[in-house]
Amino acid sequence: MTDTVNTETHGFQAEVKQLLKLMIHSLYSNKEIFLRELVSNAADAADKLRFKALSDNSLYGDDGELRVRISIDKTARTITIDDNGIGMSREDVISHLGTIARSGTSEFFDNLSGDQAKDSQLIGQFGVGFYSGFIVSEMITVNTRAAGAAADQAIQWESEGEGDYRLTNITKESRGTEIILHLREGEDDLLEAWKLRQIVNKYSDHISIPVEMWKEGQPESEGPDGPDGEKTPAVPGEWDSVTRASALWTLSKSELKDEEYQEFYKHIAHDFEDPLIWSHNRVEGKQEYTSLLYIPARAPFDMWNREKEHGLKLYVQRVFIMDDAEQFMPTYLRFVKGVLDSNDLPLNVSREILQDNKITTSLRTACTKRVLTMLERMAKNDDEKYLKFWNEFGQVLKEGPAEDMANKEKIASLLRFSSTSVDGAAQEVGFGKYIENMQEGQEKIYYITADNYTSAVKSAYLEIFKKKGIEVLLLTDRIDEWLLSHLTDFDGKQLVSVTKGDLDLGALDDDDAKKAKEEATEEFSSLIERIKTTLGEKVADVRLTHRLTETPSCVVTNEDGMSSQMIKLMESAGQAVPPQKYIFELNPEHEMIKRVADEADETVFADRVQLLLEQAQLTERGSLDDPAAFIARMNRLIG
Ligand SMILES: Nc1ncnc2c1ncn2[C@@H]1O[C@H](COP(=O)(O)OP(=O)(O)OP(=O)(O)O)[C@@H](O)[C@H]1O
Repeated sequence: MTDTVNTETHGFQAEVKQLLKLMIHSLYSNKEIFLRELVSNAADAADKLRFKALSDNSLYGDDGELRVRISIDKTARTITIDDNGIGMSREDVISHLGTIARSGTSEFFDNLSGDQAKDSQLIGQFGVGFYSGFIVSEMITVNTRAAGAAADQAIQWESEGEGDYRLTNITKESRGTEIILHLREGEDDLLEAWKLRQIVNKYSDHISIPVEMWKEGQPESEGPDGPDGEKTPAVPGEWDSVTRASALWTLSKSELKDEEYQEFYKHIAHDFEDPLIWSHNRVEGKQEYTSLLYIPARAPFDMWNREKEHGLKLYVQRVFIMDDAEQFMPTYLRFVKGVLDSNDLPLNVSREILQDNKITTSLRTACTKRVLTMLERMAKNDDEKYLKFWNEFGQVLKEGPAEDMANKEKIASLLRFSSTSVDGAAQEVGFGKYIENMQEGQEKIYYITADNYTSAVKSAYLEIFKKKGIEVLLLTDRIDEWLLSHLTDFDGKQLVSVTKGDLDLGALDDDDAKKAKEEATEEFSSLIERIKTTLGEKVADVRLTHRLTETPSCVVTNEDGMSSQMIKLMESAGQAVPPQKYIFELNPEHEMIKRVADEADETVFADRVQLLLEQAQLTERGSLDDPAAFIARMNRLIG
């Protein structure tokens, strides 16, 4: 069959070489997954053929019963996985079995640590697919013929999984792909049919096409009546399906075990780990569809890429239509994996048709709701699991309120933050819990945004809140400012930054405090005027504050002004930000302020006031416009 004159040798893409080397070492302890991966590819190939045949039925030829067959040759020490799916052309083989055409591949490799346990986890997330065959094989031969191609247009790919692979034009009688694994020394246990059957049952029971193995026939034998009686006729050998061969989502929930859901997830998501949670629903009536939606346990390495392929595997009336149908999931739920099988969409549906389609919109609404409800339930019933989810995907979910106005409140209830009520940086407090813990008379939800947990929790702006025991949420993710520009209240309670505007604690201030404030306003009115004259245009306003207890002064922005955090984010993104004028606030209780008020020498007074302002700016922004002038002033006072 092989025409050696025709053989060409090609080098693997550098990343493939790296992946192969790492994979063989890191995944050996889990070696049997190779069969799941190859059977999974065969099932995908059947799905693709079914889809293509919708518009060209002749592609089936005389072989319309799609299946995958596994056979063993003990003498040759090979396992063969043979499918009659879509097959591959020469170009397909080169691009699929010699390269990794995925965005973020080089970043992925940069992230590997050399630590086997960690790396095997990462490789699992990356997905090894076909290449996992090399865990148990010293050589792999792939013979493949694309659907619609002639027998002599087939191609053979062969490699030892090291530097290169060979391509040869061959003749193949049947359509599809045959993968021959030449087992490594020591892998003989895989040559036992019962062992392979066990692996297939464990991992691939839910595959929609039958997985068949050869069942040996029985020769004619003596019947129950002895040598003179009637003989038991011979039974011919046959291909016997060893799986259920019905797509998992078509079965009813009561028929399915958790393990089956988990294995099916690994098939569709190309993940190695069990999912965190799933939701399986069949809807009948006006709209007819089945959805099976999973939340993975771990974020993929390239989750930050909003352009990354995502979405559900779409089927129409059980026929596979496309992978990554992103129209059914909003971008902020791009981590959700699953299957959607619609009875209402036409079989010839394309991405373009989906784009602008009423059925798509209502399916998207329904699927989004299902995911949010699933998350709500998890948050309510299983704190630990929910926090695991939050740590993996919380930052993506925070994109939600901006993207999905209709579900804003629901999404907001799922958000979790660090808080002054909890020790450490863990993000555990949601708005609901915050409201439960509110003080008598408290009407607002207070938060602070900062670069990191330490600067948030140590911020001077929290002083009065700590004194009064009022909880403040500590928002330290880059996305938080953006989130807050789309989320201004929750459950009728306004979200208020502790660094913005004139702090009005309303009913939380007692009468004594109010009286003290009024007295201070009177007492310090001439100081305020004097400072305003000294600072002039440098500040938007000067006023007294009661948000500080330990610190002499601070700067704040207007209610509707940009926070320093937002300015920093915009600047780091290279955007021009208009110069910001702060409101300068003084703590009338602080000794330093009292001393400044008593300073008669105008030059010393000016230096002190400017220093107080610069200190406050430094705390708020982490930088000063003119550090040299600041140091000169400090030195004048020290000297
Ligand atoms: N049996 C097969 N029949 C037809 N095409 C196949 C077959 N096996 C693999 N391929 C092609 O090779 C590609 C690469 O396969 P591989 O298993 O490495 O990755 P994958 O299935 O795309 O994803 P993952 O790496 O996440 O498993 C597939 O996407 C498919 O196009």
